[in-house]
Amino acid sequence: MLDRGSVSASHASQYAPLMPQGEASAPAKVIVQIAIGAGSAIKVVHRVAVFPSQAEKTDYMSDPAGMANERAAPQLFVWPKPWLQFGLAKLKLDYLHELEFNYVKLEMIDGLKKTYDEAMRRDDVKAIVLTGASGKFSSGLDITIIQEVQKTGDISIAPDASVDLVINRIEDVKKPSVAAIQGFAIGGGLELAMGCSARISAPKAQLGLPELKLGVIPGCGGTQRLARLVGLPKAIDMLLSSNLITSEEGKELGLIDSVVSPDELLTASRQWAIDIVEGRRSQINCLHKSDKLGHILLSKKLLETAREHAQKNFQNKPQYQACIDVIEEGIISGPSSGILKEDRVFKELLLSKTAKSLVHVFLSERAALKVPRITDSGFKARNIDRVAVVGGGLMGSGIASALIINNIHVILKEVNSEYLQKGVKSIAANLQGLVKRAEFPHDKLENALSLLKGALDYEEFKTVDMVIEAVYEDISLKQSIFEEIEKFCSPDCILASNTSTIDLNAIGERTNSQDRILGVHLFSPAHLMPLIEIILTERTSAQVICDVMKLAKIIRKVPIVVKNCTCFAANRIFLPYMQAADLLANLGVDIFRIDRVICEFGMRIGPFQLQDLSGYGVYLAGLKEFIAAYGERSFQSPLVQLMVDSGRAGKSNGKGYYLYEKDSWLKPDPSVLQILEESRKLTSIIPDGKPISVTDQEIAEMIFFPVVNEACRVVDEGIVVQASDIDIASVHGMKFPAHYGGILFWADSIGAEYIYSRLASWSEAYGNFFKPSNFLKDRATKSILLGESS
Ligand SMILES: C[C@H](O)CC(=O)SCCNC(=O)CCNC(=O)[C@H](O)C(C)(C)COP(=O)(O)OP(=O)(O)OC[C@H]1O[C@@H](n2cnc3c(N)ncnc32)[C@H](O)[C@@H]1OP(=O)(O)O
Repeated sequence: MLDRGSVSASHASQYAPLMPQGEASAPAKVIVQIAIGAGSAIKVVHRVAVFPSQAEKTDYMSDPAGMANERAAPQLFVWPKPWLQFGLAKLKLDYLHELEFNYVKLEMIDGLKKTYDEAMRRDDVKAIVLTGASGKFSSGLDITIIQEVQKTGDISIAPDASVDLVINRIEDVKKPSVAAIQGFAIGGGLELAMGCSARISAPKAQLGLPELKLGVIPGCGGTQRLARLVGLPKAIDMLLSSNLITSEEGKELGLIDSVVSPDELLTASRQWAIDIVEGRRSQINCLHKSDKLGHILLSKKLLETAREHAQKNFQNKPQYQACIDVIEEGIISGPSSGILKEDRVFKELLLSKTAKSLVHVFLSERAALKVPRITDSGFKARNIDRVAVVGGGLMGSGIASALIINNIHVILKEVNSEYLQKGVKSIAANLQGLVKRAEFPHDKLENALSLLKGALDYEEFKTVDMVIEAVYEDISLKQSIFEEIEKFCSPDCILASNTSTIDLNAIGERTNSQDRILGVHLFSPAHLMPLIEIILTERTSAQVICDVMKLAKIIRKVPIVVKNCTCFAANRIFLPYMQAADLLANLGVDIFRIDRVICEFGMRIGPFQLQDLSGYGVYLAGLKEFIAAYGERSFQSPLVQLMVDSGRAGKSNGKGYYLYEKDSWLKPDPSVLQILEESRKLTSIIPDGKPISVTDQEIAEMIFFPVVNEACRVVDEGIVVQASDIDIASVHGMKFPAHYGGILFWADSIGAEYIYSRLASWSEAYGNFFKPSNFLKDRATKSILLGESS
């Protein structure tokens, strides 16, 4: 039922005045719960309450005690008369109060539909206020429902809310709804709110439609309504970036009608609803608005530009072009057409490979936060407000930057004032870079830098909650630093190393602080890369792990908890990736072709360009540790060392595999071919002296299947808590394309049997580097997914 008759102020005048003037006392609050099921299986879908009077100010959204009482209230399908005399119903988006983020479960959609039907039937309800619970409006459709659709392939599980609920029950009816927003209105949550006649919000609520990040598009009218409220350019920006905005920005843009204090939220929303009913304000049907859309030719131009941008920046992500097409449909053929197309495309995309992968990444990131016997053991994470960073080089300055932009005080320790100044300069440059890219507000720059303090000794370490050592990978240097800081720091100060490869037991060997020593492995550049590996030894205390997980959240990083071993999880899979590229180069494959194939696969840059950017020293240091621990399955290439010996350092000295000329495109350096030939001579692995002949697909497989193989070993050895953690490590640590869902998720889409058979045949031809692990063999033989828990 898409036909609608818009309800305007003229309709509203037919309602009788709702608010008795000078009401003496408010009747007691009565909550009505709508439930499904029977007996102990009853699930509260949501509760409905009506308001006693305009003067009643209790906001039980932010009143947990009130909520506790509500839960004890009898479940009655009664709409109490004394309240209804004011003609308002309040519908609460609260599916089981325990769910903090009020994501929308299927039962809740059904419950909302039924309650709306009842509200429409009742003469004593004239308007509805839609609220969230416990300070949150809604973070959209429950993403596990999307996963369920993807696992079963049963699209009928997907909710039918766009027309059935938002249009037919909320927007296109005579009784207006007003959304009272607090905390979040994201995805389907914001779409529900946009179906309402008005949106009143508490300050600093976060609003947005990040569905594209999940591989789908908004499915409840978001592609149509957002542009009609905020204008097309901003809507395109919000949708394609998936960025959230605040309610204050929303007010500026026209998405939010009023921002009021949390205390006033319900009263103001209720008053807004009454004003509509009594004709003092218009009932707005957002789908009918076109004043913000501008001329159709301009819209077409904007959409064309967006299309070009998407083509360039979001390859292999069909949701971006699809979203632009759906917006365009609404603008050219009208919103009803747009809504129908959106519904169709949303459901098609739900089953796409990209959506399956991105949903897997979202849920895996959350799963990684749950560590058995640590996060569930009742420890209350302590605050980490002051951190000392030892070493102001590339890693140390990146880590310090990540901390100060998130309001954490940092003491940066260096060995002399020259190095210290260099470190401070790098930090300032990091922050300037963030400001330039609009990733950090300019007006907060000064404050962030004021949180940084330099030091040349350990004197001030006694005031810090945590130390992060970030010096170069030299075990005896690290051991002496830990020995030293133990003397200065308070006994409960956390002592962390940012080592990327070295055994943590060895680092802490000369201390008596093993229970508070752990690894905090960030990736370069640390203020930009999202992954943190939190590495525990057998003796690291659960309390310390909980504290650092809390810190990770505060500095907006994605943590995975891993067990101590050489190279941990992320570098265990990264180094075979680099070695595989070296191996192919030594087998005669053109290195620039390898880089091109890997970029076409979806990596941002190829392995040789990456070596140039990160510097050969970092790669060589990691390789040394890896080879020492896992030599039997390593490939030792002389190529990088030969590059160093020839005076090359990569981008930093302008001499690498590529030429780094000012104002010029990146060009391969032909003189590298000589060095390559020398390397090939030294390794002498080219069969019959003839470079191997491989297709592009084989190049990608020969580089990524060894990564899968090592990921299998990491899972098998219990280094990660669950297999999906290695997917997160690959996506956020080595930038494996998120649209493949991570290395093991991708491997499962290809099949363990195939990967095993390819590795087995390459290992016969080219040696142990490709030898399939027992875990891979076992899973391939038994046809068990690599990502499945054992
Ligand atoms: C039809 C529609 O167009 C389709 C949709 O609505 S698709 C959904 C669109 N919504 C989203 O993408 C929002 C997803 N959620 C988020 O981005 C973030 O959770 C948030 C910004 C709301 C809060 O972030 P943060 O404070 O860091 O908390 P975070 O750890 O992420 O989430 C807390 C819990 O809520 C869960 N959660 C939040 N939103 C969820 C959702 N929409 N579905 C399922 N779970 C959700 C998280 O999985 C996590 O669960 P856990 O504690 O069991 O691990």
